[in-house]
Amino acid sequence: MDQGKEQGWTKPVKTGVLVLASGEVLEGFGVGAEGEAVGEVCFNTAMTGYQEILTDPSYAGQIITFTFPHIGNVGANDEDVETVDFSRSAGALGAIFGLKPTEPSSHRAQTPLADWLSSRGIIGLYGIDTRALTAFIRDRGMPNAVIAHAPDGRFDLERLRAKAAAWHGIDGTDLVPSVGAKERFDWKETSWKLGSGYGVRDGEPKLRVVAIDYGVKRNILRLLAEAGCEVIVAPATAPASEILAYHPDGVFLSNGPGDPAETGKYAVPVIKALLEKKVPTFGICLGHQMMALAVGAKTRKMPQGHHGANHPVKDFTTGKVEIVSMNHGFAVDRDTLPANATETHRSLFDGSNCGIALTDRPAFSVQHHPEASPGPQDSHYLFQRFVEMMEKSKVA
Ligand SMILES: NC(=O)CC[C@H](N)C(=O)O
Repeated sequence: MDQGKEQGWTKPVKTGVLVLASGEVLEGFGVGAEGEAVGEVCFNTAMTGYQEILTDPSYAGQIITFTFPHIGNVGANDEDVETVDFSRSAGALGAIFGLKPTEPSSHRAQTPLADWLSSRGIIGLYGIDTRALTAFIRDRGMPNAVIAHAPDGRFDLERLRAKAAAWHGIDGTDLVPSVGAKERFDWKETSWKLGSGYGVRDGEPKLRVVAIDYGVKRNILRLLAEAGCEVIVAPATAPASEILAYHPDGVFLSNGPGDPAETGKYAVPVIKALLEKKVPTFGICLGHQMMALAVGAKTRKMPQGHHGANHPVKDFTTGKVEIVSMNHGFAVDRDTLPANATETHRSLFDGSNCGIALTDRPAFSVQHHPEASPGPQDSHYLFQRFVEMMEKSKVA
């Protein structure tokens, strides 16, 4: 007997599900785009900046569960997007929330989160016990799963489970071609200021940087422009000869999605050639992993990864601890670093490697996200460190 019917009310239709490859089904309510998507589920501990998180191209192939329960409070706007090409849907495939996203309350809001999710093709799910899901990921690692949203609440759970189980996964997959630039372009936008919004770099640039785009976030390019650099963005497949033909004062290796070892198959020869020429080089996240692979170190998949805006990292060069933004599921294996690479940064959460510098080349890289967006700005100094390195090499 349906108790609800007896008492004159009907149970709400569960319009969304997360079906794990191992068979567990989490039922909730769909929000945003309808349909289904298969990906890897990770958790993010940031309390703010959900729009920047969901549009970070490094999240391609992933479904994000937010540990913070109130997501959606500030709505969505056209500015807080990290994907370079607004028309590209690159970023997370799905989003999982504890509570139903509320109506927006912010002077910057242009649209409710639900509508924005639909416009980006992101499938949302709320009414999920995100604490339990996070504990599951903590204990068992990031699972492959299908997230599905259907207004009639009809799901073929067996088919969805089989789809999740058949998915190849992120380990062993190069996802850069799905998000990186196809052609070279120039970047001039600078940081956001209250009242005037984003600026534009003007005047004569001090230095020329070629940014290799594995799925770059806008705020990285903005901070390079803000530091007075002319920024040329090159596709991940651009040969070293093309990059050198721009006569860069420095090369930047961007963040990006997928398994670094796979991207490294074509990125490493290019980076090796640039390092050979002693071009000052700075890498962030996937760019850090590329730098490490280029000097002969190895990367490995992490069980739960680091995703959040509240991670403590120590900079050994200054002895200072910085609170940083993180988003990675692979890490550089410190034990495989060659003699000419020193560890400069380390995670104080789990002791994993967070940065290296080469002793015989002007090159360094970090695993975390100094550009923040979202997150604290403690690590902005790294952009200055890159500028100083380029200036020093220019004079030498
Ligand atoms: N944000 C990034 O660049 C992520 C790098 C890589 N895809 C990882 O998950 O470790």
